[in-house]
Amino acid sequence: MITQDTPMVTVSGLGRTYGSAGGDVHALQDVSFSVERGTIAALVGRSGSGKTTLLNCLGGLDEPTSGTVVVDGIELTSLDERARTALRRDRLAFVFQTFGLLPMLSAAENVGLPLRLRGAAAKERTARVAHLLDLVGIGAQAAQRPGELSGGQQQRVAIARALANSPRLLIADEPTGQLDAESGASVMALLQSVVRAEGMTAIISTHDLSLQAMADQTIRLADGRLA
Ligand SMILES: Nc1ncnc2c1ncn2[C@@H]1O[C@H](COP(=O)(O)OP(=O)(O)OP(=O)(O)O)[C@@H](O)[C@H]1O
Repeated sequence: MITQDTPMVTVSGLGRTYGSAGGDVHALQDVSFSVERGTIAALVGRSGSGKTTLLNCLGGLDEPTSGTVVVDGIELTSLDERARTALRRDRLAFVFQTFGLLPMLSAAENVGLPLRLRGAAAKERTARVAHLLDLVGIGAQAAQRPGELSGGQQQRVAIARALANSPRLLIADEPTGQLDAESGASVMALLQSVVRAEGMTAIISTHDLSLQAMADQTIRLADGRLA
């Protein structure tokens, strides 16, 4: 039975090996940890230490070679692709370094896209989008396209979009990697405040020391292993 005490994420003995021309690459080896509900975990490690691979395995975007990943009481490795897609849509949200916004859509349309895909009524969509844009502080830029926004503003739109379907778990891969120090800090502060306000759980990979300071837990990887 899932209770408030069940961790949001439990990773056990996780391994991911990629075959490559130069031989096998052990991107992750025997990684185990858990993340409690309502907390923020910072994922840190040098370039190539396995952070993206780990986040992709957590989000069901990549399949582990060994071990298990349990998200919100559901073991991902036991699901078929269709069930994994449903889990991603209903419970998870992703934020990437490169924002991933659709260039031809306005900020508001980008944020409304997950609601549209879920079949939400137009009235509900409009209200939720306005709320989310205000929440991330870009209500005034609702009609602008990504190309007309700064990097920090684009990441705010991406965060608002990630929150659209009220996910349980937010997975962010270096969300401030493309931003200057000042906008990076403000995006991190925003992420922290929305995750706390919505009672979500977040796992955020970062090189940013200030995020590590504000996280409840730090998961440190070195050469694919927990350090
Ligand atoms: N699809 C793939 N095929 C082969 N090797 C891969 C693949 N994806 C990742 N790797 C290798 O796995 C290791 C871990 O990569 P990963 O991208 O997870 O690291 P990272 O910590 O996210 O790095 P960065 O901070 O630079 O993004 C690296 O050695 C990488 O070259």
